[in-house]
Amino acid sequence: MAKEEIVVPVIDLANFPAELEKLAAASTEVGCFQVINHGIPVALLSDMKETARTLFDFPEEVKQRNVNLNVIDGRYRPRNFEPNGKYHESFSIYDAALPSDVLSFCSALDVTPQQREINEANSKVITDYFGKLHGLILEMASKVVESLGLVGRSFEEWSCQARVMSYKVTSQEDIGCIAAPLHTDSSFLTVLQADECVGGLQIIDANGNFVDVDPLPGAIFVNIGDMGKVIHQFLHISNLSISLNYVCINLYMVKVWSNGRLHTVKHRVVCKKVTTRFSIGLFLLAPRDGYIGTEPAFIDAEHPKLYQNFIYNEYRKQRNKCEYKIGDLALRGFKADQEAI
Ligand SMILES: O=C(O)CCC(=O)C(=O)O
Ligand SMILES: [Fe+2]
Repeated sequence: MAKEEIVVPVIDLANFPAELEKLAAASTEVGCFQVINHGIPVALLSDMKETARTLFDFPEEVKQRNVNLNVIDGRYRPRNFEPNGKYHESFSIYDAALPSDVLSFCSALDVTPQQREINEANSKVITDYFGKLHGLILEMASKVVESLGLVGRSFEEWSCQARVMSYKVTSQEDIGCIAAPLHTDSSFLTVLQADECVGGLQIIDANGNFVDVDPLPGAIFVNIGDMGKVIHQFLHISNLSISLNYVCINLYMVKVWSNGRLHTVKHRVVCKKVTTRFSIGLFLLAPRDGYIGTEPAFIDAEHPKLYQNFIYNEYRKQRNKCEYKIGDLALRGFKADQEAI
């Protein structure tokens, strides 16, 4: 397939280990893929989308009570929170891998008795949904790593951030405007229920062109973030089985182009329709102790360690100071050659 025709690969979770090779190619060349047969019931996906709608309809007073400037554990971000955030409003749960944190997010939204009934229904959906999404993100992270030759790696002890997002477009003049600027995710891996009715998510392909992600009904979008790059970057090619020849060739190319980097996809959201678009994401961030280090299996004489070990929250703080939330820029300050000797 010619590079211009590259679309977001589709990975069938019911077809493993046969899909491992395709998954490796998706993770190293494109940096994202859509997952089908992921086991999250279609009814739960649509209930969560409905729940998202009701969350954004909550009284302003409840939303304001949950604003917190901290980028990770702030529960609510109003529109215009960030310079390019005219359309964008979000709720966030940290640490969404912990059922207790999901419950405390739900109870923080509790208000009047009328609202309470809605909130009880919402709480059930949110708890079920993020419970299932967490299972999926753990499975996908292990499979991505396995597709690169490292078997049996668990991400159970890693923290996660959930984000429920709304992009409100009210005028025809806004069509084509940027709703979320170009960025990479700071996570290791992100799973996202994009809005299949509205569209608007775009990735940058290998040629630097924007490509629309057309979500398949019921599929979940997965993309590799900055932490994935740090950890996967030092892939030891000899760990790959012979059957991954195709991947080896492409990894070699990746190595030549970008000094060994695997692919962290740059993406953005554009306004496509005069309506409100909802998306729901879960971000697998870092081990709960916060330390990010290169996987020892991925370091050898030919692939020296390129980044320092660092604390994820420190990285996140530095990244937020950057004008553009792009890992290549933010990670510059964390190169191994700057490590104290
Ligand atoms: O809303 C979307 O489809 C994408 C959101 C996104 O890229 C993010 O939250 O990092
Ligand atoms: Fe993103």
